[in-house]
Amino acid sequence: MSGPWTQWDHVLKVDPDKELAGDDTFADVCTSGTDAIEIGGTTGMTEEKMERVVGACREYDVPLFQEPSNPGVVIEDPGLDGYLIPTVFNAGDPFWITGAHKEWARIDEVEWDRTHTEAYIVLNPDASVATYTEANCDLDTEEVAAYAAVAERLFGQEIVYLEYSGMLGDTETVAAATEALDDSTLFYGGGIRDYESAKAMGAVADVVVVGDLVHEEGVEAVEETVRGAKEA
Ligand SMILES: CC(C)=CCC/C(C)=C/CC/C(C)=C/CC/C(C)=C/COP(=O)(O)OP(=O)(O)O
Ligand SMILES: O=P(O)(O)OC[C@@H](O)CO
Ligand SMILES: [Mg+2]
Repeated sequence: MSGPWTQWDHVLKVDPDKELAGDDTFADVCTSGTDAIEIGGTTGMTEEKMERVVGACREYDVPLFQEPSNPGVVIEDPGLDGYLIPTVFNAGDPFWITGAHKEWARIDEVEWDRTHTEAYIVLNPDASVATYTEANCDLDTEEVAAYAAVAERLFGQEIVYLEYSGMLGDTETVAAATEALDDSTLFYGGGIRDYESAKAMGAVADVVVVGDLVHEEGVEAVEETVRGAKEA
């Protein structure tokens, strides 16, 4: 279970449905110092929008992973380093646990060698990913840690992803999930806006994921979060 993410501290998630901020370019995004770029979002995804971001980033050294939110937007592009495929462990609708995956294997020739697993635990009930998947976000720290252990031990998930998209999460919960894991890598995402929040979450998670900040504030703000995650 070892992938390049075991060496990462910081991931930038670029949403193909959102614009870059100010005068930022994809060159700025790719040279921000982040360890990898994940391309994905919940709503408004199309193959064309995915292609646009991969096309703009492929000439840079930063690893590029697609994170599809449904089977219809997976693109085949040699510029990609691989696919990170979510499974939402606390989804209310089993489509987001195995149904979408079954459909994907049915309609596509999946490149299994380049496909990796991400066990999502969605914790902000107001995020679109929570409504989309009908997630049960009413979980205490022990339950989140138990989901993390199950994801690693019973389901062999390479990455466990605590998804607080849009809000800053609880550091004790994140720490408990990290402690529940031996081999899997704990990603934390949600509400990281500056050096301090990146450092605080970087201290309890293996990898911090920064999303909306790049679209709302821009690459300079993201660079502060890279510094925070690296110094944690
Ligand atoms: C099997 C395949 C190929 C796909 C299915 C994959 C699954 C289960 C997707 C479920 C939804 C999910 C976990 C999407 C990942 C991307 C994500 C969480 C983006 C951030 O979401 P928000 O911040 O809530 O959304 P917006 O920023 O788009 O509003
Ligand atoms: O947009 P933010 O709140 O930074 O969240 C990052 C990421 O976890 C979203 O999938
Ligand atoms: Mg978002």
